[in-house]
Formats: sequence, structure tokens, C-alpha cells
Amino acid sequence: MKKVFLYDTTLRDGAQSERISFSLEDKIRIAQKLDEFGIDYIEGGWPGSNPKDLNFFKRIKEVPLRHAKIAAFGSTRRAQVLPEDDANLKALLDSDTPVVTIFGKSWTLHVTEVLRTTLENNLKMIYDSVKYLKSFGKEVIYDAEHFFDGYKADPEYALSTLEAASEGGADWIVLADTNGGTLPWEVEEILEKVMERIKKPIGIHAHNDSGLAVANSIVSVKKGATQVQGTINGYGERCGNANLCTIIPILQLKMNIEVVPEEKLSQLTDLANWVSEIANLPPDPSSPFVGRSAFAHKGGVHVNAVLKNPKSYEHIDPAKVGNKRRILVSELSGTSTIVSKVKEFNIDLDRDSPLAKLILDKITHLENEGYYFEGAEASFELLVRHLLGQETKLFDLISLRVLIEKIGDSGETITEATLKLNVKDQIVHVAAEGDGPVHALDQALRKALIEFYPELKNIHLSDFKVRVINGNAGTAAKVRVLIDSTNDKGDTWSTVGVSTNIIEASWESLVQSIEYGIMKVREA
Ligand SMILES: CC(=O)SCCNC(=O)CCNC(=O)[C@H](O)C(C)(C)COP(=O)(O)OP(=O)(O)OC[C@H]1O[C@@H](n2cnc3c(N)ncnc32)[C@H](O)[C@@H]1OP(=O)(O)O
Ligand SMILES: CC(=O)C(=O)O
Repeated sequence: MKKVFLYDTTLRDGAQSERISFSLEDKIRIAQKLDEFGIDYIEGGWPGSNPKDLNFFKRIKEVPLRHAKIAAFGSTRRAQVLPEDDANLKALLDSDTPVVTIFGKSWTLHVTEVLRTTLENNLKMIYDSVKYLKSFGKEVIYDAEHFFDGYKADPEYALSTLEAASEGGADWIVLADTNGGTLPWEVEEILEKVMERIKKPIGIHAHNDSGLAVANSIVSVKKGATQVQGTINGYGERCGNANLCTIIPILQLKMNIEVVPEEKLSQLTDLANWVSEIANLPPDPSSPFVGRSAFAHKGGVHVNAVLKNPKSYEHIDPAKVGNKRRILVSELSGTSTIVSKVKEFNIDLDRDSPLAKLILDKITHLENEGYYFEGAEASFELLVRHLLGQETKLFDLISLRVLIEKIGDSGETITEATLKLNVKDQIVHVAAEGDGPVHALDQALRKALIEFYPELKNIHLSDFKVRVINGNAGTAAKVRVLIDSTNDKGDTWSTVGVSTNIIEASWESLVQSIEYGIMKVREA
């Protein structure tokens, strides 16, 4: 099998994603990370588009890269302009990159209706632009925009556009499924025809509008394409681009094509999460290979089998891509799940023990009441420890009161919580204000406990989610409150509370969050 080159366009096509706006600093950091990971080509942006992209190419020249080549992206020359007078081609050359990628039109509809020029002139635009860039010694990648749609409309014309690029001296001909509507077998058939005519290295650039970008990329490689363009996490305009985080492990683990060093592959999950952090988008838990749920087992039957042999429900070893197996506890669990899960807390339980059965019954009952342990593993651990008779309670509640006062439509809302607790046989009575009822309760609880549990100062609430469980009961519906917490070491944990009263559900979740945080500090 020939070498397959990875071409990343997260910084250009990925940035065309609806919710993404990378800063210049973000772009530099992502480029460095992609280089370290072993990506062959990094498309940095369109220098003719905006000052940020222009500056990216200035800045990246100062950054020592180990492996990747930086590509600047743009279009062929404008219809009525000579290459040497074309502002876009000038900006590409000014970027001073070793690689320049230009896209041109393959589809007659785009030539006549979008460029509004003749079919003949479009061929000249492609040929002239590539030839001009080649005369400056650039590696030129020609992206044939809408190639598959163009081929379906007029195969001869679409092929003649590739010939124009090839004759102009393009080093690569990349076929783009720009609208993402092509099916894998169409890609295969069309690629075969292209390869009969064009004797240049071929690449694929697929969009995901039919959910087929990865499939179309993979069949292209199978047919002989040696460059795959895509983005980290599949970011891109509309439904995104081909997801390199899916393509890389498929090529490497299933098709035996080494595209990155093996040790880098085991950093793929970290890379995906890191880029999503920079993009300020939550990671997609269902993302193949790298998602948090990619190797999460929930059904009792699955967990039972995975514990006997992971291959029974895992298509690869998660460690190969830096991910990990997770066993989820829920009403769908069996005793095998419980035994395996409590082992994570260093508790050995026999599968046939009454305690394993008791924990399972309790979970099933509580989930029926609206609890959700899969998303609140700290609450599960506390529950197990209580059932084992281990004391984790920090205090006894004597009374709790929350007052909310607002006078007049424009008056400020004041929220105050009062707590009376028995902490280590001392009665503590405190009040605190907060931005809302949960904040006020949190503030009061901290005030009451800090002198007994000074570790509390390093525990913080990071997220608070409320979900109505039986919505048709209106305001009498039960609510589930999930609280995420963190500590100064970066550990995170989640707890759950359920009640028809949002304050009570929040209190339950809040108390557990603090109990768990203190328990972990003391264990350590
Ligand atoms: C398939 C892809 O993903 S291509 C990449 C798409 N990405 C972007 O568009 C992001 C960056 N784009 C931009 O910043 C701006 O659109 C610019 C700077 C490139 C152009 O801005 P403007 O000059 O104001 O033009 P505008 O965006 O309104 O229209 C695009 C022009 O490019 C022309 N054009 C489109 N494709 C090509 C091509 N392959 N070769 C030459 N010209 C082209 C269009 O015909 C249109 O010109 P016209 O209306 O005079 O015919
Ligand atoms: C080149 C490109 O981004 C496309 O055709 O989709």
C-alpha cells in the first residue's frame, strides 16, 4: 500500500463551522499541536480573506515545525484578471508557504451561473493559476470543487478541468465532494474514471452533508487516493468535513496504513478533546474512537461479556487511540456491572453476595424514581459506601430555610439561606446571601463547615443542570439536579438529587458533592 498523506483543514474549512471563531493565537497553537501529532499538511487559512489569516502565515514562519508543511488556501484567478494581477494569487505567494492549495470549478453550473464566465475561460483560469504558482517553485495542490456533482452533470468537462490543472503542473489533484451529497459507490466509480485519465497523485476532500464524509474518504483510499483532507472532530461548514479523528484510526488500525507514528495514535483522544476545548465546543460523546461514550458499556449483558472478554463488545482496544473503557451503572445494569464498578473504588464484592443484589435493587429503584447514576458516579459511590456501613456524612441537618425577596418589578432580588446543622456534636447556625438559592445554600454550607473541614476551600461547583423528569405534571413535576464539582488538583465529579422541590433536589446534590470531595481528600 502506498503512503497516505493527511491534510488537515481545521484552521480553514473547520473555521467555516457555524460556531467556531479561532483567534490568531488559537490557530498557532493548533498548528503546533497538529505538527507534533504527525499531520503531513496543515492548511492555515485563506490569506486573501482577512488580516488574521494573513498574520497567521507571518507568525507561523517563526514557529519551528518538526514534520508538517503549511499550506495557504485560495481560489484560481478571477475570470477577467491575469494571474500576476490577481490579488488572491498575490496574497497566496506573499504567505511564503511551501505549499499552496487552490480550488477551481469542475461543475458547469458553477462556471456559468456563479463565475458567470465561459467553460473555456474556466479551463484557462485553472491552467494559468496553477502554472503561475508553479513558476514560483510551490508545491501546488489543486482542489477540484464540486468534482463529483460536476462529473455527474458533464463527465468530459469535469475531467478536462483536472487535465487543465495537471497540465499547469499541479502536484496533487484533490477531488472534492463539496456539497456532501455523493454516495460511496459513486465516489468509487468516478475515482476509477479519474485515475484512468489523470496520472497525478489523487486526494479526497469530503463533506458530511449525507453523513458519508468518512465513508467516502475511506473508499477513495481503497481505490488509490493518497491524500485525505479533513478536520479534527469533523468541524466544518454545514454538517462538517470528513473527521480525521475517525479516518486516522480506520486507516491505521483497520487498513494497516500507517499515517502517524503508533505512539501518536494513542494521543488521538487527547488531541480531539484539546481542539474542542480551544474551539470552545463541548466534545461529542458519541464521536467514534475518541468520544467519551465510544467504549462505554451500559447494558448488563454487554458489561457481563466485556468483563469476560473485551472483544465481545469492542471493535478495537480503546487504549490504542488513548480512550478508555467505561462501565456505566443504571437500571439496565446486572450484578456484573455492580461488581466491576465497585472494584474501581477498591471494594471487592462477590457477584452472588446479598450486597451486590442490594446495590442493584437500590439503583433500579432509585432510577425509577428519577435518579441517574450514569451521569453521577460520585452519588453512586456514596450510596455504595452507605450500604456498606461506611460513614461519609459530614453533619446532620437540623433545619434549612431559603428566602427570596423582590420588591417592585425593578427591585433587586435578594436570596438568603439559613442553615442549622449539627457538625461533630456542635450546633452551627449560619446565614448567607447568594446570586440564587443554590448559590446561597452553597455559601451558607461552606460558612458552616469550613472550620471543621478546611479542605472545603479547594472544592468548587463547576456546573449545575436541572432537568424536569415528568414534565406533564406541570409545576408539581419532579426535577433532577446534577452538580459537577472540581478541586484544585483538577479532579471532577458529579452528583445527583431528585425531588418535586428544586431546592431540596439541589440541596441533596450539593451535600453529596461536598461529602464526596472531602472523602476523596481524606482518602488521598
Ligand atoms: C468550497 C469552499 O469551501 S471554498 C472556500 C470558501 N471560504 C470562504 O469563502 C471564506 C473566505 N472568503 C472571503 O473572505 C471572501 O469571500 C473573499 C475575500 C475570498 C472574496 O470576497 P469578495 O471579493 O467580496 O467576493 P464574494 O465573497 O462576494 O464573492 C466570491 C467571488 O469569488 C468568485 N469565485 C468563486 N470561486 C472562484 C474560483 N474558484 N476562482 C475564481 N473566482 C471564484 C465568485 O464568482 C465571486 O465573484 P463574482 O461575484 O465577482 O463573480
Ligand atoms: C475545497 C473545498 O473546501 C471544497 O470544495 O469543499
